[in-house]
Parts: sequence; C-alpha cells; structure tokens
Amino acid sequence: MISVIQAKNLLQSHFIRGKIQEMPLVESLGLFLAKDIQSPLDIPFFDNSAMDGYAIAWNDTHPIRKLRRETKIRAGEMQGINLEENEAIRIFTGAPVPKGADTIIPQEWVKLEGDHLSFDIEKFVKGSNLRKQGAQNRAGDLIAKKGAAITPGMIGLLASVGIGNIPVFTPPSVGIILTGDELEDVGNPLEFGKVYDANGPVLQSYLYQFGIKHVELAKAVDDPIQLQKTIDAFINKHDILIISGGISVGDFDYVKSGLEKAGVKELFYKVKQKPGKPLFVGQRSNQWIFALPGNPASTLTCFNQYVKPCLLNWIGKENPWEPLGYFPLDREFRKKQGLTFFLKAKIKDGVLEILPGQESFNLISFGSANCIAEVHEDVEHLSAGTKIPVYSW
Ligand SMILES: Nc1nc2c(c(=O)[nH]1)N[C@H]1C(S)=C(S)[C@@H](COP(=O)(O)OP(=O)(O)OC[C@H]3O[C@@H](n4cnc5c(N)ncnc54)[C@H](O)[C@@H]3O)O[C@H]1N2
Ligand code: MOO
Repeated sequence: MISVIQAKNLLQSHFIRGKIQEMPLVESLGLFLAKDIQSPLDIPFFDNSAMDGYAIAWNDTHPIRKLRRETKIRAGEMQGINLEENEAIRIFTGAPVPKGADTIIPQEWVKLEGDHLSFDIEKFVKGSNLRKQGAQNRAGDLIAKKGAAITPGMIGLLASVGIGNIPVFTPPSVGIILTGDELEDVGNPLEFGKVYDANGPVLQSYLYQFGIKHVELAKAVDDPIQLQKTIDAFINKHDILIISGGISVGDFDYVKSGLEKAGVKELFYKVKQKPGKPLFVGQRSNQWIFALPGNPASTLTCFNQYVKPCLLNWIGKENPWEPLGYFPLDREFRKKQGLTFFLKAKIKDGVLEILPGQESFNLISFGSANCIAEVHEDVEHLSAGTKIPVYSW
C-alpha cells in the first residue's frame, strides 16, 4: 500500500496530454487554451459613443452648439459623417463617432432651445463618454495565455475580437462501467437488497462540468464473463475508463483480474487513505484506467483527488493538484495514525467545518459540502484553528 503523496507522484509522472485541435468557441467551455491568443483587431474597432446623446468637438470655454437636425447616428451606421465647427450631432450608444468629434454629452445633460444645444461645461472633459478605438486591446496584443481556463468570460472576450474557433487539447472520450448486481436506476422503485446508483450520476456530472461530452456508461453485473466483455469493449474505444465498485477483495470483485486480462499495466493498487483505500490505477498505451472503490464517498473522493487531476491535465490544466488554500478548523479533530483522511467539509466565513456523516456509505454531507479537506496520515490530533489543505469540491 502506498501513501497519498506517492500515488499522486506516480500519476504526475505518467500524465497524458490530449492532442491539439481547433474547437468552436462555445463548445470549448470548461477546457483550457492550448496556445496563446493574439487579437487580430483593435477593439473597439472604431471610436464610438458610450451614451445616447450628442457628439461635439470639445472647447474649454464654449458650452453651446448648433444641432444638425437632419442627422442621427445609430449603432451599426456605416457611412462616414463629418462634424462641422460648433456643431452637435445626435448619436446613440455604440454608434461610430463622426469625424471631428471627440466628446459625447449624454442627452439628460443638455438643454435644447430651437436648434441650440447647451450643457454644463464643468461636468465634462475632452473625451467624456467616448470609447476610443483600441481601448480594450490593440491588434496583435496577447489577450489570453496558453493554459487559461475557458470560462464564459473568456468566451466573451474571444468572441469580441472575432475568434470563432480556438485551440484546445482534445478532451478524452470516457467510458464508465458501474459494477454491482444491487444497482437500481433512479426512477425505478427500490426493492429489498438493492441500492440506487449514485456513482453514475456523480461521475457523469463531474465530466460534464469539465467540458467532457463524449461519455458512455454501462452497467455490469458481478459476473466475470459479462464484466470482461464490457471492459474489453470499453477499453477498445475510450481514452479513459472509469469503473466503480468490484475492486475490493470480495468473492465477486472481478475488476482487477478483468483489467489485467485486458492488458492494463498497474501503476498502483491501494492507497493509505480513507475513504477509498482499494483504489486501482493503471495505463494501457495512451489510456488511463481508474477502478474506484464502490462506496459512494470512496468513488467521489477518488475521483476528486486522482481522476479529476489527470483529466484536467489531459485537457491542459498546469497545476491540477493545487489546493484551494489552507483553512483553519472550527474545532479540534482526532483520528488514528496511518491513513490520510479526506473529509467532506464546508468553508464558511474563512473557517473550515468538517461535516458529520463521513462513513463511506453515507452521502448526507454531499448535499452541503463545498470542499474536501485533507488530514495527513501521520496526524492524530489537530487543535481548533489549525490550518489544513482544502481542495475544490
Ligand atoms: N474484507 C474486506 N472487505 C472490504 C475491504 C477490505 O479491505 N477487506 N475494503 C472495504 C472498503 S474500504 C471499500 S471502499 C469497499 C470497496 O469495495 P468495492 O470497490 O469492491 O465495491 P463494491 O463491493 O462493489 O461496493 C461497495 C459498496 O458500495 C455500494 N455501491 C457500489 N456501487 C454503487 C453505486 N454505483 N452507487 C451507490 N452505491 C454503490 C455497494 O452497494 C456496496 O455497499 O470494500 C470494503 N470491503
Ligand atoms: O476505502 Mo473504504 O472507502 O474506507 O470504505
């Protein structure tokens, strides 16, 4: 049995990166940029108005202009318009500023008498309410760095400069096999001896969250021949195989031998941790194979601590092990030495609460946790206020 650190080091030295491909902007949500991005354009692309109002040429002493009644410049206007001396032209937000204008006076700040427009000169300066060409960025500027997360905000920035396809690391296709005769699908009545499948939905929703859409799910009963068929089929078509359950030492735990028969090379089996001790990780050419212990807290913790970092690194995240931070315990904590504990916890007002219900069958804390806290294998006692590492949920 190896320590948590040894397990993570082994994974890190075997990381697999996806190939670079171009992907439509919105479909890349959750992935990471595979290359630096330079803007092809100045943005704004042209000087434009930030307000509905009047375009003028600034003069430090002169607050009166003659309004050109016949002209109104709307957003989308493509004709070049010239402002004459001492003139004001009606303009709307986003519309191109006429040549010769340098300041916009919002409509609520002007007084109109006949064709004469006046305003309070103290309230403005030259350039007020005018968005200059290139104020966001110049053509050629580096606007997003390789490795940056593709968030809704990043997608907005790239769309604003006209980039429709972006380089990403091709996300893996993932096969999930849920083992156990006892599993029942949510939606069906639960019979004596059965348990609702919680691990399938946990794993699927984690993958959706990371922008991994190519996911296939199968259930396998505890029969070695049927399980082998499913393993062989899935391992031949997916980059990553995640199996839940059947990896412990029971008479019906056929996963490990099935993976060996499928040519999987073991990286490690069993980690000094709670929950999730009988975790198996292996590789086969450029594929990851994770067999997660079936208890829901074990599946979730092992996914969170081991599968997720490997997946995130595959799609381009540089430091996938990085904790959220170190947070102080709200009360003391005791455990026996020997195993690292991963605990469902909640950060509130900067303080860490370890939630009740940590047994590996118990999901009650899943509904209120917002992080996973780590207590090192050597630790027996932590006093209130001790800062410990905390990982995103
Ligand atoms: N004699 C020993 N028994 C066990 C050991 C051990 O060291 N010696 N380890 C225990 C630990 S720790 C864990 S964790 C589990 C892991 O067992 P498996 O990976 O073989 O998982 P299963 O036996 O298939 O299931 C365990 C448990 O989880 C429930 N389960 C399974 N899949 C799901 C699912 N998709 N959704 C919800 N619940 C699920 C299943 O019904 C079992 O109750 O082994 C211990 N035993
Ligand atoms: O590793 Mo198991 O998760 O303690 O029940």
